[in-house]
Amino acid sequence: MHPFCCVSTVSDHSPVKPLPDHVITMPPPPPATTVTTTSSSAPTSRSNSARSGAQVQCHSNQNHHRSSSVDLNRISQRNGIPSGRDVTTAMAVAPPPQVDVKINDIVGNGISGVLYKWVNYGKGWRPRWFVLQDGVLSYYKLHGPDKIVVSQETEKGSKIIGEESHRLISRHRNSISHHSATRRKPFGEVHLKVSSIRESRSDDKRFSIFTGTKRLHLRAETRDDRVLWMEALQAIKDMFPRMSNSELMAPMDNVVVSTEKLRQRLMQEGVNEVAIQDSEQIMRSEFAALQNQLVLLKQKQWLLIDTLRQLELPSMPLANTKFRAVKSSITLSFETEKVDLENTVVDESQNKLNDPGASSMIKQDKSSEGSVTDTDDDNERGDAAEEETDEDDHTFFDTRDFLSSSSFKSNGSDFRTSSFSSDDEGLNAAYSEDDIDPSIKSVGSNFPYIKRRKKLPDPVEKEKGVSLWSMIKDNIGKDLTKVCLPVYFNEPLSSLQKCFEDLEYSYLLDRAYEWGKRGNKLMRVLNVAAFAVSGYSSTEGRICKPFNPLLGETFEADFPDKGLRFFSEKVSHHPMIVACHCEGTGWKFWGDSNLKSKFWGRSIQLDPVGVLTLEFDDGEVFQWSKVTTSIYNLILGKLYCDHYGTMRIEGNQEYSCKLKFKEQSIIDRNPHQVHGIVQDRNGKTVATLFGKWDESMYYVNGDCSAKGKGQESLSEHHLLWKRSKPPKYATRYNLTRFAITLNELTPGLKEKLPPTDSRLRPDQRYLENGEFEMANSEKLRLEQRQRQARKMQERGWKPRWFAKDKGSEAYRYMGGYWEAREQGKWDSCPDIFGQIPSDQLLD
Ligand SMILES: CC(C)CCC[C@@H](C)[C@H]1CC[C@H]2[C@@H]3CC=C4C[C@@H](O)CC[C@]4(C)[C@H]3CC[C@]12C
Repeated sequence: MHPFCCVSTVSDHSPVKPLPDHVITMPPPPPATTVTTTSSSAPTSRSNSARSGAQVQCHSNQNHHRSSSVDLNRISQRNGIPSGRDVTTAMAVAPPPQVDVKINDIVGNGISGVLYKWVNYGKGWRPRWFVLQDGVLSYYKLHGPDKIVVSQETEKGSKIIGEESHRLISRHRNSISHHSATRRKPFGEVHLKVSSIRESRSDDKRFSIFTGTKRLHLRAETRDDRVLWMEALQAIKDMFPRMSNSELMAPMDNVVVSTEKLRQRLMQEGVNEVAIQDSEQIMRSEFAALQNQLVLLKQKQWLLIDTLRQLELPSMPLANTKFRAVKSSITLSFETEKVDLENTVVDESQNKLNDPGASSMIKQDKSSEGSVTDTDDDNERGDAAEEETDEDDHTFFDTRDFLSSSSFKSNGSDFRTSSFSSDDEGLNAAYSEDDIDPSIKSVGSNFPYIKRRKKLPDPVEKEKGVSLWSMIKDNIGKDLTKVCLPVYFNEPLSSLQKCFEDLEYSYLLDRAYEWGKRGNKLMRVLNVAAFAVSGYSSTEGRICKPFNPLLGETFEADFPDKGLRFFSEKVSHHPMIVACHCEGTGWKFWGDSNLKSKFWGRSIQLDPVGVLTLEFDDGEVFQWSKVTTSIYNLILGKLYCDHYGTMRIEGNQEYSCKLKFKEQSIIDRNPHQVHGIVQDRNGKTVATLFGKWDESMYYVNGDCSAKGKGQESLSEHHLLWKRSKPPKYATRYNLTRFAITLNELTPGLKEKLPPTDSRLRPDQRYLENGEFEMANSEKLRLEQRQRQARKMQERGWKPRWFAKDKGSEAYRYMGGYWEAREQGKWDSCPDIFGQIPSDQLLD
C-alpha cells in the first residue's frame, strides 16, 4: 500500500530535494523496485532515538495505480483540471485522462517524513516515520539509525517533509536494492476519511488528529513543516465531504433525465422528427444503463457497510459480552440527523444490570480491552497526551496538578466540602461548608419536606440476559431498523424527565438570586455558572438511553421541596425537540433542546442547538448554550460520554462568564475538567472558576492566569457546588438520588396528571417495575403508534403548551398548564398512550 519499501540505516549528506512544486510527473514508472541509498551523515541529536533501534521497512503496493501524480502544491488541480500555465504542460504530455482518479492524484504521490508523536508522560515525544498515502496516514517506528530505503515509486512522487526526514532518508537514484526487504506493517494507521485534524494554537509546530476514538498528538520539526503536513492532510480530508448519516443511508433517488435540450438543439439543426426521437431514445437507454450501474453501486455500498459491521462484530469477545453494536441503518429519534439510540444495541448494560452493586461505571475495565492486541509501549492507551489548547487557554492557568492533588479530594483534610449526613437528606442536600456565607447556605434548603422514594421498585421479573449477539447475528445484512430491540437498553425515564435533571442543583439558582438581591452580582454569576456545570453531573456513568417521548407527551414536576415547578413537552418529532419551563423562587428558567448528531461509527457526537435562559425576578438575565456531548465506544469497550467545548454565559448586566469544558483524552488522568473566567463589562477578569463537571466547582477571586499568580492563589479557592452522594440503593441504570424520584407517582399525584404525562407511559412504567416482557410489547405498540407522528406534524399538529417565539425558532411556554391542572381540565390532552382510535389512523 505504501510506497516505502524499507527504511534502513542510510543517511545523506545532501538532503534530497523535494520535487519542484510545479512538476507534474506524468509517465507511470516501471513497477516499484526497492532502491537503497546510502549516506554517512551523522544524525542530529534530535534523531537519537531514531538511531538506536532496528530498521523500519515497508513495501509499496506493487500494483499501485499510478496515474499522473501531482505535487502537493498542485492541489488546485483537483479532478484532473490543471490550471493556468500548467494546463499547456499537462496537455502536451498527458496521456488520455484516466477515469480511476486516486487520492494521490490530488495530493501528489503521498507525503512522508518524520513527525514527533506524543507517547506518554514517561516517553514524551518520539520520532516516527509518517506516510500519507491513499487517504491513510500510517506511521512506523524508527528503530534503525538513519537508514531509509524507499521504493522507486516513492522516490518519484512522494514528497518528503522536514530536514530531519531528508537526513534520514537518502536515495541512490539509479541503484536497485538487492536485499529483500520484508514488508513491514505500519505501527499505526489513521484513516483520514473519518478523522478530524486540529492545529494547536499554543504551539505552532503541533497538531492533532482525532480518529473518533483516539487522538494522536503530533509535532513537526518546524512551523513550515507543520503547514505542509496540514495542507496535505486537509487536502485529503476535503476529498471526503462530510456526509450526514441520513445522506449516507438515504435511498437513491431516481434521476430524471430530460431530453428537452437535445431535442431543441437538433430541431435548430433542422433534424427531422424521427431522427430526434431516435436520438432521444438512445440517450434514454444510455442513461438507463448508467442508472442501473448506480443502483448496483448503491447495493455494493450497503454490502460493504454490512460487511464492515460483520467484521467488527465477531471479533468481539462474546464470552464477556462487553460489546455493543450499532445498527447498520441508523434512522433515529432524539436527534435530527438521525441517530436513534433507541435502535442501538448495547450489551454492556447487561454486565451492569447483572451487577447492581457496580454503581461506578468509571472503573477501567481491563477485560473490555481484551481485543487490543497492541502491546507495544507505543500503545495508544499510553497516550495520555496533553490536550490541545484553544485560544482561551492563555486565560487559564493549568489546574491539572491541583485538581489531581490530594488536597482537592473531598476527603482532604484542609478542605471542607461535603457534609451530607443522613441518607434521608435527599434532594436539597445542600452541604454545609463553613466556606459559604451561613445566611446564604440555608437558601434553597429550607423548603418544605416532601417524602420521596429512595429506590426503584424491586424488579418483578428476573433480569434475564438478552443474548444480544444472537439478535444481531441473525440480522446481519438486513435492514436492522426493522429489528426490534428490547427495552434493556433504556432507562425508565423519558427525555422530558431527563431535562429536569438539569435542575437537580436548583439551590444554586436560589443562592444566585439571593446574592444578587444583596447586591453581590459577582456571586450571582458564579452560582449561575456552577449551576450550568452541575447539570452534567448526572450523566456520568449513565449508559442507558432515555425513552423518546411521544409527540405531545408532557412531564410536570411540582417540587415545593425545591421551591419550584417544572414542566416540559415534546414539541416536535422531526426534529425531536423538547421544550421546558421552570419557575423557581425568584427566577425562571426555560429553553428547548434539539440535538444535532454526527455519527462517527464508534462514537456519536451530540451538538445541542438552542439557548437556555435564566431570568431573575429583578430583571437580570443570563443565557447560554450547552456544550458538545460525545458518546464513545458504541461498538467496543466501555461506553462513556464526555462533554466538551466552550460555554458562554452571557449576562445582561455586569458580568458574563466563559467556561471551558476540556475534552477528555484517551487515558486522561484528570478527566471532566471545567475551568473558566468571569469578566465584567470591560472585559476584565474578576474571578476564575475551576472544577469538574462530575464532582465540584470552585472559584477564586481575580484573574489567576495573570502574571505572578499561580498555584498559590488557588489556596484562596471557595467551593460553589459539590455533587450529591450516590443513592444508598444503587439502580441498574446508575440513576442519581434525584433521578430516582422523577418517575414516582407520589400519593394522589396520578389523579392530577394529564393523560400525556411521562409517568403514565406504560412501557416505561413496566420497565421501572422490572416487567421486561410487558415493557417490550408496550414499547413496540407505542413505537408503532409513533410512526404516525411525522404525518401528524406535517398535517399541522401544534404543541399544546408551548409555541414558537415570534420571529424565532425557540419555543416558549404559553402558560395555562398549572391552571388547567388546578381544575383537572385535560379535555385538550389526547390519550397518547392508549390504543389508537381507528378514526384517527392516518394513512
Ligand atoms: C443505548 C446506548 C447505545 C447509548 C446510551 C446513550 C446515552 C449515554 C445517551 C443517550 C441520550 C444522551 C443524552 C441526550 C441529551 C443530553 C443533553 C445534553 O445537553 C447533555 C447530555 C445528554 C444528557 C445526553 C447524555 C448521554 C445520553 C443519555
